[in-house]
Amino acid sequence: MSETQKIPVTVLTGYLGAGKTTLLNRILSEPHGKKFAVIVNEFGEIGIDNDLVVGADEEVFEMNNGCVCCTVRGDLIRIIDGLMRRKGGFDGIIVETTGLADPAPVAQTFFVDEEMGARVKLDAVVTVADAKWLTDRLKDAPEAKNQIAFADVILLNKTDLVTPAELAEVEGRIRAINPYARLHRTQKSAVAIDKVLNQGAFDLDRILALEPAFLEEDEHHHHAHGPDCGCDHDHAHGHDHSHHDHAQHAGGLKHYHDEEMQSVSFAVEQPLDPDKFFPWVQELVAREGVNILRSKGILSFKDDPLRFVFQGVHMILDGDHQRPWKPDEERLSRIVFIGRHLDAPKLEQGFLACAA
Ligand SMILES: Nc1nc2c(ncn2[C@@H]2O[C@H](COP(=O)(O)OP(=O)(O)OP(=O)(O)O)[C@@H](O)[C@H]2O)c(=O)[nH]1
Repeated sequence: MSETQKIPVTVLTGYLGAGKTTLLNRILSEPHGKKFAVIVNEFGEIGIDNDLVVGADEEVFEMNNGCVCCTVRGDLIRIIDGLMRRKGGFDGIIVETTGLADPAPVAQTFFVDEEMGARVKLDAVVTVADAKWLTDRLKDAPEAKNQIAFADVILLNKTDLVTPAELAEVEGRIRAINPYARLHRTQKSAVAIDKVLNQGAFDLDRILALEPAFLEEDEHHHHAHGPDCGCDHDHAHGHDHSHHDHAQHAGGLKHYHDEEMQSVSFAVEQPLDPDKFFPWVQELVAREGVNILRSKGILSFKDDPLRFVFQGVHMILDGDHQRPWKPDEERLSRIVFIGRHLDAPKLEQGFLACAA
């Protein structure tokens, strides 16, 4: 297959809450007449991200949580393999990685795996950066730095939350790590789609300068595994990924470099009382927002026919009605917190107490 016939893959990365899903939704809702397959990689046990993507009923595939080099790469290869067998085809594939992922192993998949490389090509690594929080994350999260370093395109997002001086400062930090990427300042990830897709931008030479062993199997294992990765490394080789059932790494939080980072999630069947939920969650993030990096929920409120989607990044909360609950849909309220030093029982208790 010639290079031009290969299907372009866009890897969408960016730290927790930076605006990846916002960008994805923009891409999917624009009238471009193209057909994309979307692959999302969840962090947290309860599937929420999937539900936040518009058109989630159609072509969204979920990769599981876990060690990137084994589970995720296996999932990715399996999903793309499945996509290729379908009739109709796709104009492009968009892979949204979790905010905690190091993008290198995902990008490597398209070079290291021969079968993949024959049918798809990595078009660009697009990184969404949070203008408000990136500077802090560059200090404490190595993944955040790698996401910037590997980017071909960077959206410096949430410019509304910082002063012009802060914006210049964070842009300077980004440029110090990656002077090459095309950078766009954005609010709500608003950018012309042609600045993000079909960039033909993934620059292998530059990446090899950054990480000389990028194409070597041994190195990528070394690179992708955390020191305590419990994966059976042999499973990552070859194409027999049948062992990679989803249960294997369910909640595989120990695979992330930051041992303290955890995710807790709860679900409740009873409808919630908004007059209990909002004061609770607002007080919670005001108090614990430093430790709670990310919160997300899909909520069913009493006497409310619409699903309510709620999100937070540290102490900044945001929420809106999304769409009517479908008749056959279980009206389950789900919430996820990602962060450090989370008091799971207390969070659960607080959430359950919001029932109407
Ligand atoms: N103020 C402000 N908020 C934004 C902007 N862009 C996105 N947000 C909000 O930031 C929150 C996180 O956005 P998402 O698009 O879900 O972020 P994400 O990167 O997909 O998050 P994860 O999947 O958890 O890693 C949401 O509440 C958005 O509405 C922006 O430019 N300004």
